[in-house]
Amino acid sequence: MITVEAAQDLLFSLVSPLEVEFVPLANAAGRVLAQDVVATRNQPPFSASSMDGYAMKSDEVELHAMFKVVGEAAAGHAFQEIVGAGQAVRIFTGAPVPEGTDFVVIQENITRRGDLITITDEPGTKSNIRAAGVDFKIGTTLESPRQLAPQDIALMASMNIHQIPVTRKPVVALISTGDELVMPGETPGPDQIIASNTFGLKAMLEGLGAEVRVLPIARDTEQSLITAFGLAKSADLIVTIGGASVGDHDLVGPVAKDLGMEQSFYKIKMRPGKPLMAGGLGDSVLIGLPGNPVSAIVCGHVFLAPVIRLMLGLKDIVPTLQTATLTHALEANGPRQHYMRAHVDNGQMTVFENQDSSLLTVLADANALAIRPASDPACEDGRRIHYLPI
Ligand SMILES: Nc1nc2c(c(=O)[nH]1)N[C@H]1C(S)=C(S)[C@@H](COP(=O)(O)OP(=O)(O)OC[C@H]3O[C@@H](n4cnc5c(N)ncnc54)[C@H](O)[C@@H]3O)O[C@H]1N2
Ligand code: MOO
Repeated sequence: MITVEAAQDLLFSLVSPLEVEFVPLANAAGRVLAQDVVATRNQPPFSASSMDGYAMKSDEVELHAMFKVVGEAAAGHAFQEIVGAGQAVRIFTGAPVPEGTDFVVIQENITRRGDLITITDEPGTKSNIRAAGVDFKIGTTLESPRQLAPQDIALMASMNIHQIPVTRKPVVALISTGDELVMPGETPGPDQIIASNTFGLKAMLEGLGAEVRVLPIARDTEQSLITAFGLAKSADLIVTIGGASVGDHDLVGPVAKDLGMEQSFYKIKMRPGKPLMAGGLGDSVLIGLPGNPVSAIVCGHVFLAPVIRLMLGLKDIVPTLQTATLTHALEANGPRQHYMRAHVDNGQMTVFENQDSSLLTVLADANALAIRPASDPACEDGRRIHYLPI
């Protein structure tokens, strides 16, 4: 058995970032920017007023000074003439600042009679003008790679970039295996259960930016698995769930090998997740997850999520671990690195009593996987423990 880190390295070496495609700006949220985008305009393209008021020359601005209003500048409607001495222009937020002016006195500080205005309150020293290009200039770059947040979309819109280079979405085929499984909504027989982790993994993968195809459940026969692998052929990543262990009905490994899988590893020093398997299968990467629901989802966090990030061309694919203080003692760990379901609140960690890998209720209560190194001795409360937030 190899360590989690060794398994991650072997797995990541099978994966490369996918190719670039262009999508309309309106569909780019959440996608990964694959190439830097560069502004070809300045924002604002002109000096603009940041307030509603009157534009004038700064060296004429003082309490009680009077001006003649010679015109108006509104957003989208510049004042076209040059403003002379003793003159002011009525101006609104977002309007270009007229030539000959460099100061806007807000209207609250002005008294107006007809075309005459007087500064009747202290105007202060702030010009209330946004310089041309203060937000971004021609050449300003939004750097890749980055998962595009709403504010990135707004920035690219402002730059007038409307076709966005993004990494193609990884296509993931999810194959659940087992005669005992039915889909949610179906009526299970007395010896059947509902395929659950399949849908937890689908949610996780879609949240990461993958396109997920849930294939029909493969039954515990070679033929059924061969059919499922056939349906999965065009996927970038094929994920099987279950049938990975050593029982007579655990057929994923042997069938995948018959179909040409070049196995990178099988079995790792991880709890839960021991029977994890990975390899190359045709043009796809195959990851065989253990069937126990918690095992599959924990392996999803530790292996699938980084693989998707790598395919998307992101950096820092393995999340940085955090630390919290244990609120109680813990027994010594066994020979496998243990990802224990735990809850962290305000830096204080409680590790749940029952760590059976079938318990989705316990996993649903957890917001952290406390990581115990292999053969970690018993520890007292107050110890700092690494964890992976989930
Ligand atoms: N003799 C040994 N037995 C087992 C070992 C071992 O080393 N020696 N390892 C155990 C460990 S650890 C794990 S983990 C499991 C993994 O088994 P499989 O990957 O072969 O999974 P299955 O047997 O198919 O299923 C296990 C369990 O999970 C349920 N399951 C499967 N798929 C789903 C699904 N999509 N949704 C919900 N539940 C699912 C299945 O019904 C079983 O209850 O092997 C141990 N055995
Ligand atoms: O490794 Mo199994 O995944 O402990 O339950």
